[in-house]
Amino acid sequence: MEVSGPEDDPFLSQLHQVQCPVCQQMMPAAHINSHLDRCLLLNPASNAEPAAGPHRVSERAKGLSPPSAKRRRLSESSALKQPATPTAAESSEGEGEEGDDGGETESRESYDAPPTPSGARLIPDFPVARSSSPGRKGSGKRPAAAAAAAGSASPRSWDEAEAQEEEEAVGDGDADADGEDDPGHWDADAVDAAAFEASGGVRPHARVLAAEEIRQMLEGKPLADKMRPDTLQDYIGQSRAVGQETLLRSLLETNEIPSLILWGPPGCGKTTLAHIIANNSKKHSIKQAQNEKSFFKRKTILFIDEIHRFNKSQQDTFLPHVECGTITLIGATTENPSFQVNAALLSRCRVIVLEKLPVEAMVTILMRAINSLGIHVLDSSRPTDPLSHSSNSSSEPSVFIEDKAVDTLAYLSDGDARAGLNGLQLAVLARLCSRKIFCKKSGQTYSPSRVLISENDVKEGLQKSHILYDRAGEEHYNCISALHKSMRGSDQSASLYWLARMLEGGEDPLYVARRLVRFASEDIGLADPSALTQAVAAYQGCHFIGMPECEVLLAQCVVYFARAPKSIEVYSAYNNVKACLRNHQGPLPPVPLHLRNAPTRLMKDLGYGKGYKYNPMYSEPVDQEYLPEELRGVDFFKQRRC
Ligand SMILES: Nc1ncnc2c1ncn2[C@@H]1O[C@H](COP(=O)(O)OP(=O)(O)OP(=O)(O)O)[C@@H](O)[C@H]1O
Repeated sequence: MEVSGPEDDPFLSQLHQVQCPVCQQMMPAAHINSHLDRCLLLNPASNAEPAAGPHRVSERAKGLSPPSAKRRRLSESSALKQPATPTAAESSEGEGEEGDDGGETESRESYDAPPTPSGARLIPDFPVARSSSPGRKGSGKRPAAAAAAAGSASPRSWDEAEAQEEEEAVGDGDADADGEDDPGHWDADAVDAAAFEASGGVRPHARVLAAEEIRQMLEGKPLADKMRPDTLQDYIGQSRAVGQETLLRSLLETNEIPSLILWGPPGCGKTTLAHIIANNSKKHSIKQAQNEKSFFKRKTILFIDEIHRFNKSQQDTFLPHVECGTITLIGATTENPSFQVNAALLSRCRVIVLEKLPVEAMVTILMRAINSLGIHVLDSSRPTDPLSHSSNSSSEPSVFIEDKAVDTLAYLSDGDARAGLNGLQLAVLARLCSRKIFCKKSGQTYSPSRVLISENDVKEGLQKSHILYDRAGEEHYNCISALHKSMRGSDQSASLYWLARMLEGGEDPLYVARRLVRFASEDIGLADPSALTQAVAAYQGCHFIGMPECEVLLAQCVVYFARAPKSIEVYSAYNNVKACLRNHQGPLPPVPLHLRNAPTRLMKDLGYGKGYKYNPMYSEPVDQEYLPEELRGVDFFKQRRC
């Protein structure tokens, strides 16, 4: 965490003279960073090597706390991207102006990002769309429509259409009867360019990119990382947390960033928001943070992703530094912070709840990526041949994606932008890598002149189980709770839904079965005592046969329970007894002597078992006390007595 070197000591820094690598001027070490910022602004041509001296940012950053893998990823992506704002561009250079208002943004420094030339295009191979409205334009279909259509047969793939065209070209000559009805088929000659433009068959794109270019862009880093926005303008959705009228937004605008815990499901943008905050703040490991604070009046933002993975004593180490304001902590977690974050730390942080991204936001995020990649979106309601209007002059094929594939991706991603973008990346890459077509008639393989990403491709690109259900996280508890409550409410459809959602998401069937055993006594109880037998049988059945066969056993039991009469009589009475015991003051009352067993003579002599009335010996009900003296007359089934 600590950084050693003359710059840590202000007196040594004053004595220690260094030379500016840009203008060669000598100066005290303490002034070099702020000098560099000014100097670099005045000498942009020299920007390429601003940090060659002993005080380069990356060297200083070596002393910082080791960034997690995610933090490294974050820095890499930010380093790759074009600076979104002048601030970001300036901050990539060095320490910035002296005082509060200037300076290296913390993200650049603590994420160990390599210095980049101001104004340089930082993603030469990845044209990120910077439009303020990256959403899909001109789409005639809402995602709901696409979802409804999701089950419908997808149009014949372009590859098939092309294979057929090829077959026709090799001499068959028969007209393709299917071609007229098949939305996947285009006859290039039959389409007039102007009519096509008007029809909007293919949504316009600034630059048509060829398959090979797109494939190269998609290789390497995950698409989600490449697409991570740098500014709040590009941060889609989450208006409740960071919308115009929110407190957090005002604090961010006034650069008053409190310590934060960002809580939300995977892929909803926690890391991204932290990255944007760090990027846009004028804030700058603990010793270094103290120096920054005392000498330069700059604060340090410490971003801890997955803060719930730190144990309580590890979290404790942040406390004093957050307390005295040396660091502004931003923690991100998918788990409920009330359980996973140290109470003391939590009380010093503001909790920001981020939500699953809605489908519309997902579509916008996906479209931003699709536009950046230069992929055309194909309006499936207008089956015209986009190829004839493509401005792609390369010999490589153009790449298209069905609009309903985008909608489906947005739906199935279940609010997780990372899953959506990675699904898109996989689908495109898989299609591009298998784009050679075999022509049955000619017996040859050839490359098609267009590649279409279909709805089926994106479905394959998604790993459904991961998306629908997070077995290890809070979703696990949320879903079992929803199942329990649906059965209690006798809603058999809802009960089945929650059961299926868990099982399809990969939940352990025995976990569900154990809950059913509990439900049988807790909620049905003596209203239908055979419920317990059913539950235990379902548990054993699951144990014997496992998934997927055991799902129907659980379904049967769940429906039985939803329909069964309910009684919490025993459950409540037992709770009353427990409360009585817990609330009892002083020593517990002794077991009445007449109820005690007397296996020895001594015990008999002491009065054990004396006066006990053995019930089978009586034909009438026996008048006998079974509770301790002081609880005489208590009915735990009627009310809690203690
Ligand atoms: N609100 C958003 N606007 C635009 N892009 C987003 C948004 N949220 C997420 N993304 C995209 O999804 C990717 C993953 O998001 P991020 O890493 O911020 O998720 P997270 O909530 O931190 O997830 P996890 O809990 O799994 O770490 C980002 O790189 C970005 O491309």
